[in-house]
Amino acid sequence: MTTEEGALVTKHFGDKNNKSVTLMESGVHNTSESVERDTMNVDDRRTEVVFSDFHSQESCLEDHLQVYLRIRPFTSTESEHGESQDCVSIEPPDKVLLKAPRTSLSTGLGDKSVPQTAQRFQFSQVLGPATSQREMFDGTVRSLVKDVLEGGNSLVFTYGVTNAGKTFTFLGPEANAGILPRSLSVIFNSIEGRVYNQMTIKPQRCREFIRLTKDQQSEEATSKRNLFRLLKESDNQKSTTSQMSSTSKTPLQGSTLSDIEGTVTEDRFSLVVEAHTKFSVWVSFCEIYNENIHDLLEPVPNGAQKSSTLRLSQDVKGNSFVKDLKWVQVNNAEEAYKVMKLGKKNQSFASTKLNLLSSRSHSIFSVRILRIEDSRIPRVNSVSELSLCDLAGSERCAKTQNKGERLKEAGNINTSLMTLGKCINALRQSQQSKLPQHIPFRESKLTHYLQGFFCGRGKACMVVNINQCASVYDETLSVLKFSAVAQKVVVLTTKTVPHLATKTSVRELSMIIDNADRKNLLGQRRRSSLVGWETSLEDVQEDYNDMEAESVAEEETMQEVDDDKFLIDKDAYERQLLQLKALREQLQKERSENLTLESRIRDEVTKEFSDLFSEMQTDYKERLAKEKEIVEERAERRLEILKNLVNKNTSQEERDRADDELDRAERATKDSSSLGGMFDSMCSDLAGIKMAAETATTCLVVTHPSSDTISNLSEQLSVNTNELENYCKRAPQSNEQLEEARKTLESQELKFSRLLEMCHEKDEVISALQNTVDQQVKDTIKDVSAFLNGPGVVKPFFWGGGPLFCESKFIRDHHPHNHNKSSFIGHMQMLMRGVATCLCF
Ligand SMILES: Nc1ncnc2c1ncn2[C@@H]1O[C@H](COP(=O)(O)OP(=O)(O)OP(=O)(O)O)[C@@H](O)[C@H]1O
Repeated sequence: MTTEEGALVTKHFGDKNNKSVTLMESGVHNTSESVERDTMNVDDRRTEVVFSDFHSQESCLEDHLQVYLRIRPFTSTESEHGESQDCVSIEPPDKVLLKAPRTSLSTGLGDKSVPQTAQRFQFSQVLGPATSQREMFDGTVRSLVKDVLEGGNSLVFTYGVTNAGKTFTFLGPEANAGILPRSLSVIFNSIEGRVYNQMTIKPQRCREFIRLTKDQQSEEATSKRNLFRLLKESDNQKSTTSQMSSTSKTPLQGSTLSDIEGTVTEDRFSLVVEAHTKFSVWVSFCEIYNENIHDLLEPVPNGAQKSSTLRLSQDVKGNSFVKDLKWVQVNNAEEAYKVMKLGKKNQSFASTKLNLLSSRSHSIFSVRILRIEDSRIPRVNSVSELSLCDLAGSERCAKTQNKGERLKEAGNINTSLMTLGKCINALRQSQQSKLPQHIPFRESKLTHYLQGFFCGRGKACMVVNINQCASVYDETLSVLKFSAVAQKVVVLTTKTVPHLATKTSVRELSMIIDNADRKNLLGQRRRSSLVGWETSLEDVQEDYNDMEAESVAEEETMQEVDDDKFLIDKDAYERQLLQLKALREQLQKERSENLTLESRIRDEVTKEFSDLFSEMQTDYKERLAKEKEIVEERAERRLEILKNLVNKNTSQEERDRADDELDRAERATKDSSSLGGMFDSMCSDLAGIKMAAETATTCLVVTHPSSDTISNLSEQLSVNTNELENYCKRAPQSNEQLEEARKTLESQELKFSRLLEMCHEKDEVISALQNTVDQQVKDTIKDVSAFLNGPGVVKPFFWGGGPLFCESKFIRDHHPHNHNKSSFIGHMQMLMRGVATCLCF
């Protein structure tokens, strides 16, 4: 143990057995915990902490996502433009009241009489505009850094609209460092003198590591040198081109970590470590720009704007990591800071209407700490990670008035932040409901990357930044609403719990390791209940074999140490019992979750099968329809054949009948809609046809006369012959009668001819009389005409069959046909003809 370690102050957290769990700390910053100062025996400490943090004491804890609110002060320009309208009021220590601005359209412009609407939000802690960077760090991230140094994993990410102060909080300007440089500073201060500066072991994937060969080590060293050379060159270039424009100047330009206020060497954690424990620190820096991941530590190829795109991958435990990301081993805070600066140079910043130096991408700076037992064969006790994400701010494009590339960037930023919101919401709902829900982590690179931290990889903390400007009230309101939801999200954390163990045997250790593995497995299962729906897509499932082999080797080494002792004291036994109980509970919980999951899967399978069955049904229907067509076709052909056969064997009449039958059969066949009906109809029709054919055959047979018919006809013939003979016998009598009749006929003919002659004579007389009468009629007509045309002459005149004398005027007036002259004449003519006829007879 070094003198420095001996000088450290110890802090005791009493447990129920009054055996203290010991942590060592500088005691400078932690005010909340009661600190009992004491010194401690070096040997005791050594035995206590041998395997305390990596294998044995991991426990799954559930904790709410820590959400801190930071409100930035107004800039002078904002104050001048009347942005200050008391929109934000802090209610210490953890509440904030957001009031709608009076000048907002909704509340009426400048109307002081209208009361302001206000909403209250609660956070883990609210940090006002006067909060210094140091206070910010101490109140939020510092404890997470400590967790990482103790073997845990932690995520810190900033969230807020553009120009809200995220980058200020994250990185900070010169002389006022943000959380990232402060974290680096605290880490290296805390592990001072214990930095493992060889490059023999390198972190890999998420929680794994690899041992580097000599060649690989020299490659690493070269790569690191090149990186620092690049930074030096670019710094030199900048100093020669002297003053840069303010828009292109990144934060912390040109400073060194030691220049920065607050990163004082006193700011450190006192870690309880074994004498040979060392820390190997590796850092990486990447950005998610337009939904592509770029390594900010990779030199950008000539002519290109960005380094090549990297992919997100997943290890077998479901933790996401960036594949092929460059990890640089750093030996002190200055080196880490240089790496950070180089990455910042490559990050996408641009000037927008709302922020002169706006981050156009989400940047992720990661620190991995390998706790190494630096013995003959160095052994890794833990791999922990601190991930610091500075998210780009959401933007209202109408306000930023972005165009082209800026607009595209803004679109991608907003989309990924929206997905983050969706995930947080889904996580919250999933945790409230009994059924596990789909969390859309894969919808954006950012959420995919953060997935592990939300599902049990470590602690997570969100720093929400807002500005108090009235013009961004709406945006601020939605950020605060999102934060309120995020606060309720429970994060499953694998926490290292230090414990007392006077003597820990290998057997106990192996049991503890087994327990830890089981817990990991359970934690993993729990995680998979959240993310199980997502293991697909483009991601690479990493080969885990090599890591497993390494673990086995580690275990074997341990067993070599001490295999014959088997000591379990009472405390350890009780602890084991407690662990067992906890595990049982966990198991039951998992079982019930599994049951729910199973029922859900069953439902899904049922649905899938019913879909499949309905598909099969449709398929069979189609096939049946086709079969029906084929059968119909065949039936038609058979009918045709039958028809031809019948035609050949029947008379015309029978053919017609058969035709009719066939027609009917055809019609019936066509009309039958179902297959069964068609068959029935065909059978009955065939029976009909058969009958018709039989009838036709019968008829054909009947057309040939049978012996009965012939005998009938003979009888008929004999009857007729008898009748004929009788007629012959009566023939002479008939002849005589005929002779008499002929004579009578001749006399009659004679009489007739004489009568005929008389008739001729009479005809001649009649025609002579006729002529005379006609003449007389003509004359009379003439007279009558003359009379009618003459005035008041009285002439003898025939009226009603007797001679009458009357005045022509009277006749004209009273005769029924006197209405016109022609009808009167016609009437007279008729009378004359009647007279003539009478004369004839
Ligand atoms: N706490 C603070 N004290 C003083 N000035 C601050 C503070 N926070 C932010 N600022 C100033 O406000 C401006 C915007 O801050 P910053 O660039 O950090 O915003 P942002 O949220 O990162 O924006 P974007 O999302 O566009 O990158 C900067 O000029 C910064 O110096």
